[in-house]
Amino acid sequence: MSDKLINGTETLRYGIIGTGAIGGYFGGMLAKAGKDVHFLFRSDYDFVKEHGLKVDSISGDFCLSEVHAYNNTHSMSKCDVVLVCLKSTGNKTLKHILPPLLHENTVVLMIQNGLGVEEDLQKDFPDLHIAGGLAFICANKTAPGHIAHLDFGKLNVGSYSCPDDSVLQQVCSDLENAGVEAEVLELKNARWRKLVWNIPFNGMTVVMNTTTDALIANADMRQLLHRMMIEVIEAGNKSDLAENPIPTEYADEIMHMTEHMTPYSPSMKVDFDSKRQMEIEYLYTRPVEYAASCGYSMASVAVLEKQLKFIQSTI
Ligand SMILES: NC(=O)C1=CN([C@@H]2O[C@H](COP(=O)(O)OP(=O)(O)OC[C@H]3O[C@@H](n4cnc5c(N)ncnc54)[C@H](OP(=O)(O)O)[C@@H]3O)[C@@H](O)[C@H]2O)C=CC1
Ligand SMILES: CC(C)(CO)C(=O)C(=O)O
Repeated sequence: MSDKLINGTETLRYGIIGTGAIGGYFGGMLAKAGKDVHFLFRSDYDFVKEHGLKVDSISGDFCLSEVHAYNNTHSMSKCDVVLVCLKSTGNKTLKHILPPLLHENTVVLMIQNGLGVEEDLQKDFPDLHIAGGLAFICANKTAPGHIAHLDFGKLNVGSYSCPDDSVLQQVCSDLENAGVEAEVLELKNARWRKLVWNIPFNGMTVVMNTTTDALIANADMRQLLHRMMIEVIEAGNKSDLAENPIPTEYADEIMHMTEHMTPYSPSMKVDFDSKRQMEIEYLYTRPVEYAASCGYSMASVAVLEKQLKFIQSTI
């Protein structure tokens, strides 16, 4: 693989596009472990240049005082692996952000929740090697250059249009060496499984204006959350996962995991509280539309989608 890499060694050069909760944590862990990591910042650029990047983590706090920080990709070098860690509401900007970072074999890893982000990026970059990443983590950006890692921390990755898994295997090995659990999985299955958590909890914490622990403690809410989980599982199985279906018991597993998780405001609730755009398109609209095109109606999820769209129109 070395001849494909930027610097002709087995060392991957990483570009982090969007250094918030996800980019700051996973990029920060890689940089702390001595990997070659280059971070794109927006509002935090000046602060991080002066003060560095701080991560308060359940597995140990750290501060990176020397960060390869940039405020535009034209000043960055080409990268072997680009971790896209923007909110998917900003994906239209990738058309302009990515080109300076790309060489022939660059892998762009979309670490975002939802369905369809790789498909849309491929339309703008037909020859690009694209992969997806699903982050099982509770993290927030709490202040400029300051990330709080509250729970979990695994990254699942899977190929969308990479010629093989070799670069993804090396990414996982770099992450594991950096203290992050990581695994290469089949992407469609991993994306639908992640939606089993995100669809009920992201939207319901916004609509009910609450946190995960309060929802799960209420019998009516719990029943509704469970119904949506089953709907997501059935939608995935009907549309994409016939050969490797998600068992319905996965809903109980996810409910159990959430019971033992720190009380949490998902990133969509944080966006709502901060009056920012919510990731409704890829988290709700695409799965509902896609399932419908395969003959399955996500009836209760479609109601939640409409509620979220209404709420978005009022903020
Ligand atoms: N937070 C979490 O625990 C989890 C998040 N996810 C998913 O991961 C993805 C990323 O979420 P998260 O990290 O929470 O989001 P954040 O909002 O914390 O981070 C996104 C970052 O991207 C930056 N950004 C946006 N546009 C640009 C731009 N044009 N140029 C440079 N930087 C830019 C923002 O800058 P600025 O700081 O200036 O706003 C921000 O720092 C989402 O799809 C989310 O659903 C998945 C699992 C868990
Ligand atoms: C399910 C959870 C909270 C932790 O795995 C998460 O990954 C998310 O907020 O998207």
